[in-house]
Amino acid sequence: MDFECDDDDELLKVVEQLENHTDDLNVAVKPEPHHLECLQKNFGHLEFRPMQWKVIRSIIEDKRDNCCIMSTGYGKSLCFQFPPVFSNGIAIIISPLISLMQDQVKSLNLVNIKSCMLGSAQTNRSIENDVLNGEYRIVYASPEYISGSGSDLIGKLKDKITVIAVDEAHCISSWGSDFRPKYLELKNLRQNAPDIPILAVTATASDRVQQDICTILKLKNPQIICTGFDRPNLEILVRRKTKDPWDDIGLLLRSKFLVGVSCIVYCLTRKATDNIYEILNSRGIKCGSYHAGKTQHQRKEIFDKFIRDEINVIVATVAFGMGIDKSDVRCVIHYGTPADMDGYYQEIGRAGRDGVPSKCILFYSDGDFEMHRHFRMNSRMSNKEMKRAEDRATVMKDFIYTKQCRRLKILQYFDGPSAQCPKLSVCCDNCRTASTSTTKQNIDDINKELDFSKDAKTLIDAISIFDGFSGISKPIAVLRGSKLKTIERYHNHKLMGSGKHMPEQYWKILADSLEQQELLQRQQSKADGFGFTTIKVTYRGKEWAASGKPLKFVPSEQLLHLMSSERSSTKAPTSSSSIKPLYDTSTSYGTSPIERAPIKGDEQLKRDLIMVRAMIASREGTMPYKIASEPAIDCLVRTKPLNMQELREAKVDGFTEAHYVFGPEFLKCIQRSKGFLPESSTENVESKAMTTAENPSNQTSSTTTTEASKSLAKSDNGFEDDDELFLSVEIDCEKIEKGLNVEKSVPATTAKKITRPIPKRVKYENSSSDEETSPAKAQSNLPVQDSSKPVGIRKRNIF
Ligand SMILES: Nc1ncnc2c1ncn2[C@@H]1O[C@H](COP(=O)(O)OP(=O)(O)OP(=O)(O)O)[C@@H](O)[C@H]1O
Repeated sequence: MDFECDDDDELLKVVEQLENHTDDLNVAVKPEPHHLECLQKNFGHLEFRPMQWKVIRSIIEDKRDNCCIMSTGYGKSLCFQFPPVFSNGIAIIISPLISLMQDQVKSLNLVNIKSCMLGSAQTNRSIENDVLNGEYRIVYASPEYISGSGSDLIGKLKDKITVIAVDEAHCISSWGSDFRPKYLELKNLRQNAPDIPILAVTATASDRVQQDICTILKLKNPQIICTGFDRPNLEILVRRKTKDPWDDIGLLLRSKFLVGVSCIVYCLTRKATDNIYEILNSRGIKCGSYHAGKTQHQRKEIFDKFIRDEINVIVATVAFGMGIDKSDVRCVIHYGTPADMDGYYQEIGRAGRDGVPSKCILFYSDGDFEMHRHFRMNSRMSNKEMKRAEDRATVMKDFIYTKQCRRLKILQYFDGPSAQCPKLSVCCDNCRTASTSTTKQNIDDINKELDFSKDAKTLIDAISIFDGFSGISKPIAVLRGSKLKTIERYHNHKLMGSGKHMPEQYWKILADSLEQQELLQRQQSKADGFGFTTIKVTYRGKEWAASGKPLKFVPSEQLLHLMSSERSSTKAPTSSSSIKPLYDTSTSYGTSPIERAPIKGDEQLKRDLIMVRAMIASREGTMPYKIASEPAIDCLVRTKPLNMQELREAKVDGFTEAHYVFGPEFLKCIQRSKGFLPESSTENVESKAMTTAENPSNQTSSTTTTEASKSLAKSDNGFEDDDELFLSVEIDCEKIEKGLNVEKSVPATTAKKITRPIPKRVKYENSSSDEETSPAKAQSNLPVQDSSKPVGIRKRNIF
């Protein structure tokens, strides 16, 4: 094709057209059967997600660079794991987190994709030699290794490498929230690999970060992919805290949605984390507490218990962050408002990564914003950074107090004002309320200018009394007519009690708005070594107050919220207010997962399969959802395969060739539920015993965990300690934290053992199951193995 161009603009247009043309081709060209066969055999998926295929095709066919922003849980890993498996090549994957790399390597080896990890403290040269000899399909490496002792690896392997992937690529940009200086050294990657496709992947990157990624990694004509930021399976709910955390979180965790499933509770500080942990634990909710104040060993232990489903709830600060590779977290609770939307989005992103509907519930109080403000004021931010942090806090405030769709707010934050609400049937608390309710008035108020002249003048006059020598509390105390001793001398002032009609919080937020309009100004001062904030009326403020001009502006959503609550003379919503409860406590199964009554039919089968999964996972030293995800378990419950052929026909999502080795154990459980095998309450103990006998290093699950924790704690793979990765961003503001109510001495509930009747003989007809099985089918579906032999006795070699 020939193109003639008069000028640069023309040329750019042509290039753009060509690129679009290539992009269209990528979408239009569907995967061929041999691609899908490889996908199913090695990764257990029936099809590619659209953007996955677009990226994969451009790597394996066009050898093109890619910069991908894929929302959490979209399936980034497949984009860099599929190409080397399909092409019989090697992928080098650079990742910032050792624990995450360890998990990935373990899971890949489990499905017979040979993988390893290389770090800067690598002492074992034999792994490097094996890599050079092409023994590994996927090689994970730390940025330190790739830019240091391993910098010649890529050059030596050159022809064999299918793709170099930079995971969590946003860490390369100082504009990102997780900047890692070591990532900057990846700027030399291109030089060592001029012709190998580079794939940069991340879940969050603003335009600026995206630009940094492409520039620093020197990507050549990269295909930019963005899947959008929406997570349609997440329901977003916001609630005001009550006085008692148990009423908020405890009851929620005992609701029917959340009993027995994985939940993360995020708190703002370490002290709050420990308090909430105490409250939940003392009332029988098995949980762990995780924050940067714990030793690395303690953190690893809790982390392992959580990912192995030995505890369902983890109470944590933001230190429990990047690299949580657990796809079946069903609920993320925030007990306190996060500092900004980026953090909030990342944290809720840990829910429902397997696509199953999950909940994100944020409990806030007005004090949260004060706490963040105090933290900012006492930090060492430059003026520019401070302004940015304040802007981010305003976004978060608006998100909390909005009456609009919360999903839309999140999308607008990331995608800009033109973002559209996807109008999902399950969306957020505001959409729930709007579909039934009475808040139309408030929604109509949004974006309307309101007249604040009177209240603004009153507030400015009250602040003027103190002449810049006090914070905001004293002027507000005057307006509210407080009898505080500290304002005793103003008790007879004409302004005393003149602002009684509005709550304290209203005046504070009004002060924020006036500050934004530069009518007021806050300043940081220090006396006797203590920092404090004072507020004064600016020159502009004085001018306006003297002018008698009106002051109209569009109120922030928080201000609007306070005004409308006052207008309707109702309190701000609490969980005991007229708003429908978030969860149905009446149908809770009791006080803890183990106290639940046995459930008949499918739900019982699901529970049994989950138990089998846990045993296999413990034996294999991996996470239960890597053996079978929740959708996979649901598929088994739905299809109830009775033999290997039916199991294959069920096309269970995520079941690779290697997973079928576990098939008999799942089949046996299904056969038993249908009455083809006797039920045995002792099977768990037996199979655990067998597992231990088979492999003495696999003790009980808790021992396995402890061993795993120990080995991780001493960085057994020769890696540097990854402590700083966990410690980086936690807010340490215990001093300013208000104490939480800790309930003490509540007896822990005792576990009740669930027993089920044990039939005497194997039964092939008249199944007690609710699903009918014809005698013919029963004959053809004889048990796959001798039921007298305990599960787990076979010798297997999956590697
Ligand atoms: N093509 C597919 N079909 C079905 N499931 C898929 C497909 N690709 C990936 N998945 C599943 O989606 C889930 C998330 O995948 P993955 O861990 O790669 O996501 P991610 O984008 O890396 O998420 P995060 O940002 O949290 O790391 C996994 O359970 C994975 O098995």
